[in-house]
Amino acid sequence: MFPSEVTDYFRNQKTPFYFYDLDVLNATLDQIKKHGLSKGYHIHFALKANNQLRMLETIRDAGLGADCVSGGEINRALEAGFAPDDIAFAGVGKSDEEMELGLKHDIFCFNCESLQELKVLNELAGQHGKTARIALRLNPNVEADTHEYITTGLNENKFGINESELDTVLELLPKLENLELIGIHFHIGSQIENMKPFRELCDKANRLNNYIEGKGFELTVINVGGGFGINYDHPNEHAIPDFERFFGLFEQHITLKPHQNLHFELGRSVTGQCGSLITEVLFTKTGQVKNFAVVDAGMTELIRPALYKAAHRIDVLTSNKEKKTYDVVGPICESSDTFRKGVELPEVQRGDIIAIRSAGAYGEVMRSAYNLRPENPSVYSDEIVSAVKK
Ligand SMILES: Cc1ncc(COP(=O)(O)O)c(C=O)c1O
Ligand SMILES: N[C@@H](CCCC[NH3+])C(=O)O
Repeated sequence: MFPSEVTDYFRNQKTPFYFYDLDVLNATLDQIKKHGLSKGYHIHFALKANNQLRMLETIRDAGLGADCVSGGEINRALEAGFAPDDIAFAGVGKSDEEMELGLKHDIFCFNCESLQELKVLNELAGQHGKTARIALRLNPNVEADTHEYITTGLNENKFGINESELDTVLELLPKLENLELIGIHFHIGSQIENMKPFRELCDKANRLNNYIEGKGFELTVINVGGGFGINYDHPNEHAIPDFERFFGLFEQHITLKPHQNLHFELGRSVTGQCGSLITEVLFTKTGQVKNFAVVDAGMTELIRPALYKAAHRIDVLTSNKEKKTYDVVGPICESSDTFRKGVELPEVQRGDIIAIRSAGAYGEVMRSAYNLRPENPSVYSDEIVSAVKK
C-alpha cells in the first residue's frame, strides 16, 4: 500500500494531510459496476462521506449518481459534473433555500421525511411553477446492529416517516398537486457488517411497497439507502468490500414489480478504504503508566475515534523497530483526542510518518476548525506516480 517512493513523497509534504489511493477507489468502483450497476441498479454516492472534487469526478465517471444532504452538497455535485437528473436530495431538515435550489435545478428526487416537509415543498414547488418528484423516506424500525450514534432506522430515531403516520401522508398526497410520488426510501444506519438487518429491511420494504401500490400509487423507485460497512481492522486484505454479497442479498430478497428500479445510496463502502490520514510524530513521551506518541493530526482532522470510539488501523511507515505499546494522541486540548489506546507499533521517534487507515469516508468531510488548525491539501496517488516519473 505504501511503497518507499510513496513514503518518500509523504516526507516532503506538509503533514497532516489526507492521501487517496485512486487505484483502490477505481478497483472498488469496478466491483460496484460488476455487481450493482450491471444489474440495472441505480447507485448514488452519498457526498456526506467524501466531497473532494477529484473523488467525485472519478465516482461520476464510473456511472454513479449523487446523494446530497444539503444545498452545499447539491452545488458540489453540480460542480463535479453530476447531471441534475442524477442528484437526489435527502435530509430531515431541508431549509426553504435548499429546497428551492433543488427545484431550480430540477433534481431527480427529494427524499421527504415528514408531513410538514411535504406541505412546504409542495408550496415552494407551486411558487416556482415546478413539480417536485418525491420519495417517502419510511422508517422501517429495523435494528441496524451498529454504533448507537449511526443507527437511523428505529422508531426512536429522528429520521423518516413512521408507519403510524403513513396513511395520513398517503391521504394527503393527492391533494399536494405540485408533488409527484415516485418512490419509497429507507436507510437503516451506517457501518453495518452483518447482513441480517439488510435482510429484514428487504421484508419491510416489500411489504410497504405492496401496501402503497395497493392504494393506487405507482412507485418506480425502491431506494434501500446505504450503510454497507467496511473492515477497519484489515484495510489491505479487505480493501474492497464484498459487493457481490451485498447486492446479491437485495437481488435475492427485494421483490420488484416490472416498472420498478432498485436504488442504493452508498458512502463509506465506496471511499472508506482508499483514504488515509498521514501524520508525523511530533514527540514521544513516557507517562506514569504508558507511552504516548503525540502526532500532528488530531480529532480536528479525524473525529471518528473521539466521536464513536472508532478504531482505525495505524501503520508506521518509517520504522520497523521492535514493537512498543502506545497511546497515539493528537495535539488538541481534549482527552478524547486519542486515535488508539494501547496499540502495539514499531517503536517511533520524532519525525516518523504514520498512516491512519480507512479514513476515506467521514474523515476529511468531518474536519473542524477547532483550535484554528491548518488545512493542508490532500494528496492523490497519481500525483506521486507522476512526481516519481519526473
Ligand atoms: C440517508 C442516507 N443515505 C446514505 C447514507 C450513506 O451511508 P453509508 O456511508 O453508511 O453507506 C447515509 C449515511 O449514513 C444516510 O444518512
Ligand atoms: N459519520 C459517521 C456515519 C454517519 C453516516 C451519516 N448518516 C461515521 O463516521 O461513521
